[in-house]
Amino acid sequence: MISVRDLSYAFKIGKKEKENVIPVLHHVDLHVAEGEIVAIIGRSGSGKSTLLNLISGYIKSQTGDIVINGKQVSKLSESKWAEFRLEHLGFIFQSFQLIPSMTAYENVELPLVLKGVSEKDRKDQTLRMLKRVGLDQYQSHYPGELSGGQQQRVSIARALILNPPLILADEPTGSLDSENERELLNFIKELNEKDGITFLIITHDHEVASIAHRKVEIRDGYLREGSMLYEVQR
Ligand SMILES: Nc1ncnc2c1ncn2[C@@H]1O[C@H](COP(=O)(O)OP(=O)(O)OP(=O)(O)O)[C@@H](O)[C@H]1O
Repeated sequence: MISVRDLSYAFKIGKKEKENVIPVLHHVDLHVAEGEIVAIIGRSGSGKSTLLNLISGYIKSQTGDIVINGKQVSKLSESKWAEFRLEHLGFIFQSFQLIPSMTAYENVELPLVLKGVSEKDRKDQTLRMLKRVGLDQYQSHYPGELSGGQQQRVSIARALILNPPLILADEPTGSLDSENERELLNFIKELNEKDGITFLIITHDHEVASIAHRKVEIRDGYLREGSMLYEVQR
């Protein structure tokens, strides 16, 4: 499902002549099989979000390969990446990333609009999805009129609306209380077990990591799984 090979990344900051290079990831290899839930753990600043941003194409590395669903994505242009994301990836963020000026309905409908789905089909699918996440009564509410748990459910509905086989989540329970967290984790497990959706989840939280089939840790820019260090000796 995801195959990352020999991926390194460094941020460059400052002006060209005085450029500072901050190495963040070193020769990362990560393989996520279809149907897995994999948690990425690691201290603050260890490079977890950077890895997810590379896998989602929001930042690009000059080195290494990323293959998702059999497609070599590392060298895609911006517009091809946008198409690829729409088709293959769903995203869930700690801060929900909903559009505040759009209702719950419009937020969930948006990917269908971007994909050019007809209005009638959009309506059927959006209402079905809002029902699935238990928010059919709240379709006209704006994000600011919903609780954190409800906002996260809208964002999940939006992530699921195009049936992506893979969901990337960055601290998905970070803004939720323990009851909403439990609910979300049960939903993730259900989506994984019943619908076969693969999840790659960044987390600090033991509860979240506990639903993962596998945990990988980023430490000092290297990816470790269990006690094994994936650093290639060069
Ligand atoms: N746009 C940027 N420009 C320069 N340096 C950056 C940038 N984004 C992140 N970094 C640096 O890269 C390193 C890794 O950051 P990253 O956000 O990937 O860590 P993280 O493990 O996700 O942290 P957290 O758990 O706190 O979210 C940090 O040292 C950070 O300061």
